[in-house]
Amino acid sequence: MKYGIIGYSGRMGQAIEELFSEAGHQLVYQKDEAGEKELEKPEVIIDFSLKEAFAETVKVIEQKQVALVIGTTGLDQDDFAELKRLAEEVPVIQSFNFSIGINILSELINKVNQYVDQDWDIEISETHHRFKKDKPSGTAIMLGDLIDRDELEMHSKRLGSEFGEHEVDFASTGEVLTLKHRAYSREAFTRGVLISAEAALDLDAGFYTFKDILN
Ligand SMILES: NC(=O)C1=CN([C@@H]2O[C@H](COP(=O)(O)OP(=O)(O)OC[C@H]3O[C@@H](n4cnc5c(N)ncnc54)[C@H](O)[C@@H]3O)[C@@H](O)[C@H]2O)C=CC1
Ligand SMILES: O=C(O)C1=N[C@H](C(=O)O)C[C@H](O)C1
Repeated sequence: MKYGIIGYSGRMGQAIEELFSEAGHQLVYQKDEAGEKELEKPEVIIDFSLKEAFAETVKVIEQKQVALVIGTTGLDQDDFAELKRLAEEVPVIQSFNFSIGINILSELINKVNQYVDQDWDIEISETHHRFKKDKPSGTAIMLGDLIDRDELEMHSKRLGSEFGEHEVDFASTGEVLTLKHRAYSREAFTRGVLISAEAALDLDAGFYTFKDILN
């Protein structure tokens, strides 16, 4: 597969290039703050840049008309409307967390919702590396959206080189249930990105989440 990376020089961009190279795929397009370089038209573009780069990503996909796999967080409802507009023309696969484990955890939250009533306390905590620009994480926001509460306590830590830990605590006056996921390598995410990019080649235009690809 001939692919491109927007956010090429970043932590995720570099990790994606490493795994995709091992898988035998060819990097033909790259873009970051320093500029862009294209050897030939990619079949799919992967975006792990920043919220402030999103408008440029939209322009690139509009121009190249290729599939987009996007993991960039900090996106708002207007950004999602743009992704849905792009998805009228090309496949768009979006996830705030491409790890298998978080997708399992989100399924478990759906199960917990059936038993936990308003008498339970629910709090979400996330820990990431000191360089992460957005807070709380996109994953924490996504997990919170799965829980039927108007307001949820969110806690964020920015420590060292933590790759990403998420914990959801459900507590009544008699017990506590903790769901926790910890990434100890960016491979937790890049493997899901690889699955998604390879799947994108066979998809019709449309908007997909990583959960859609896994199912
Ligand atoms: N969905 C998921 O599974 C995961 C999502 N992420 C998200 O991916 C994003 C990137 O994370 P990191 O790689 O750690 O960040 P980073 O700060 O290491 O890299 C950001 C990249 O974006 C580039 N960039 C900035 N402005 C740009 C512009 N205007 N045009 C093109 N490129 C531009 C930078 O040059 C850099 O290459 C963040 O939003 C993070 O939350 C990170 C890990 C997993
Ligand atoms: O910035 C990161 O590193 C990560 N960001 C994503 C998020 O904001 O949820 C996903 C993962 O936790 C790593």
